[in-house]
Amino acid sequence: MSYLALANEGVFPITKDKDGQSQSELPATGFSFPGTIQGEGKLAGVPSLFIRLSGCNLRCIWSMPDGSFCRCDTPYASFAPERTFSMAIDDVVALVQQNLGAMKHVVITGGEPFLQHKALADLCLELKKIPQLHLSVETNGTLFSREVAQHIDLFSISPKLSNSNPTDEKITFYGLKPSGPLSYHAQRRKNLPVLQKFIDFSRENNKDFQLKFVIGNHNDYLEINKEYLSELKNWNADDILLMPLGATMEELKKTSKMVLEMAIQNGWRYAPRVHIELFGSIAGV
Ligand SMILES: Nc1nc2[nH]cc(C(=O)O)c2c(=O)[nH]1
Ligand code: SF4
Ligand SMILES: [Mg+2]
Repeated sequence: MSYLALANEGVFPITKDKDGQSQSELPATGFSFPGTIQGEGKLAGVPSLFIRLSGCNLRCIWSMPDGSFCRCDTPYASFAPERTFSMAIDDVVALVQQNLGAMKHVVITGGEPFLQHKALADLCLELKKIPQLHLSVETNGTLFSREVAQHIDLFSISPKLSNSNPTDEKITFYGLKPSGPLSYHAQRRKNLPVLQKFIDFSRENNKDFQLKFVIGNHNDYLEINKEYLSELKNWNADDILLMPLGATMEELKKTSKMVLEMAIQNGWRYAPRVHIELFGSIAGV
């Protein structure tokens, strides 16, 4: 049996264990029932369960328009693995089944889920046996696996722009050591052949995808056009989403208006972060 490395919240938000017994604590949503809404992208607002996998091959640290820095919003699944645990695929599937209720959407996120492509393919195969289940994966778009992709309905791809590079100044600010993924981030973050594979696979197999760019800089639209869209084929304008940079409402307030203007002026979609508006910046919602 294969195992997956999960991060922190694992399968969330849930109220039952894998045997269907009620858990003693309420989920982070504060609700007495399982589930939340997809907070990001084309399916924002859709009732969903999430599975958070551990580990990432990137290390994003962005600059905000005011010059402050903003780190990955799930450091416990990337920078500083926290409360990582391994779980058998059957147990992950059982947790989903016990908590799915009337929901039809499961979102696999991370970290970078494709790092565990072998076990992930097994998980997706089992999950798709649940009748009418819709499966999304949140990915940074640097790794592709056909074995995983065949089971996915929506690829939520978030390519990272140069503003995410963990420069020396940012590394020093956070007191980090410039080794491992921190030193590879700049070379790894942009992988056009992988992005084109996701797009082509979606088109050939009747799946959906979105390119969800995190925006913290007035000039980001230039980079999106020049470095990405002019190099990629077979995308439509409504597959291109701009999401404001920020992990808290306070940070989102600093970027939202600029991102809204950029979206309208380029004919791309504006993608709010609904779960942060509704629940605040806490894990497990
Ligand atoms: N509600 C909710 N929506 C989300 N969409 C993407 C998420 C993520 O962390 O990848 C996320 C999340 O953590 N919660
Ligand atoms: S790609 Fe996503 S999970 Fe990985 S460091 Fe960047 S924001 Fe965090
Ligand atoms: Mg996230």
